[in-house]
Amino acid sequence: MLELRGLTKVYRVGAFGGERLHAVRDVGLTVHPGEVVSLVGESGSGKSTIGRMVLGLAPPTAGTVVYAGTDVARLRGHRRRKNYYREVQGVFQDPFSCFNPVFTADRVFALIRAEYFPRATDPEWRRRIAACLDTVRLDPAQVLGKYPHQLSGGQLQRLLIARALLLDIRLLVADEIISMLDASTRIDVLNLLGDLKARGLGILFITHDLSLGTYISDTTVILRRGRIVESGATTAVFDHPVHPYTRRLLASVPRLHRTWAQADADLAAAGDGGGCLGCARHPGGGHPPVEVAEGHLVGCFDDSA
Ligand SMILES: Nc1ncnc2c1ncn2[C@@H]1O[C@H](COP(=O)(O)OP(=O)(O)OP(=O)(O)O)[C@@H](O)[C@H]1O
Repeated sequence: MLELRGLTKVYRVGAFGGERLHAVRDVGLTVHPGEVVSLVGESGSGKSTIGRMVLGLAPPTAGTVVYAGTDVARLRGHRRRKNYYREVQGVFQDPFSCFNPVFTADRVFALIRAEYFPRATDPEWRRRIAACLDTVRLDPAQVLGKYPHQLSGGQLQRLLIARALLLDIRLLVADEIISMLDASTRIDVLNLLGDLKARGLGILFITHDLSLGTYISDTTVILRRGRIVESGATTAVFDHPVHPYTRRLLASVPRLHRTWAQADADLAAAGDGGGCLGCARHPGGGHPPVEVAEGHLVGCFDDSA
């Protein structure tokens, strides 16, 4: 359904844009219907830039975002882009910034109606909204007609997911959508994503939090400095991490009943897991990712460039 091929983004930064920042380098991945792919990496690793390229909000410097066989960068004209957004939507980290405090929060629904369903009758539209609110487990009486400041972050985030669902989307880009929510609300929203996946939605789940990735995803892609260092089935990546960066990330996840001193020891013990398999096979460096088990790919250990 979604395929990223050699996706690369270079930003011009510095005085007069004279410097180049390689935010994303040669990223390839796929998201199938009913699949959750976690894109995991530390701050600045390029996750949101990938999400923005998928949503057509930033043009790739090189490579392609292919959705249902079409290169998204070539979607010219209002109608073709509108059709794309009918099927592909994004929900972002900070729900508060997505609402205009001057209007009631459900205005986000009215905007969708004006753009996509101008001929819907009022009763039809109310039924549609009620169905979407039901899916995200919101009570219409508690959220409709309320201003953003009268709703919690979790309620606002669900309203945004409900807005996306009004469109019968097939792919959701969820960019850190639960990092601003408290622990119990997080689980609710994660479980909601699980329900959507069961209905056949593909989800690109962007997070810096490995534990959230494990909870929900089928496939995990670990990103470092814009490059994929390891990818594969989530169980394979978490149970048998190979790249030293993945091993360190896993060792640094805070766990109940483990103090920072123990975490420090685990970090030291994580080590580098032996030498780089790819360099052993292709001396001279610059090798492509190596398949260490079926579908489990590991990049070069020397990803410092
Ligand atoms: N519009 C932009 N212009 C210039 N540089 C940018 C722009 N957007 C992002 N960057 C830079 O690109 C790199 C990747 O940023 P990006 O936001 O994609 O990372 P991220 O992994 O999503 O980080 P975070 O988890 O903190 O949101 C960073 O170094 C960032 O400063």
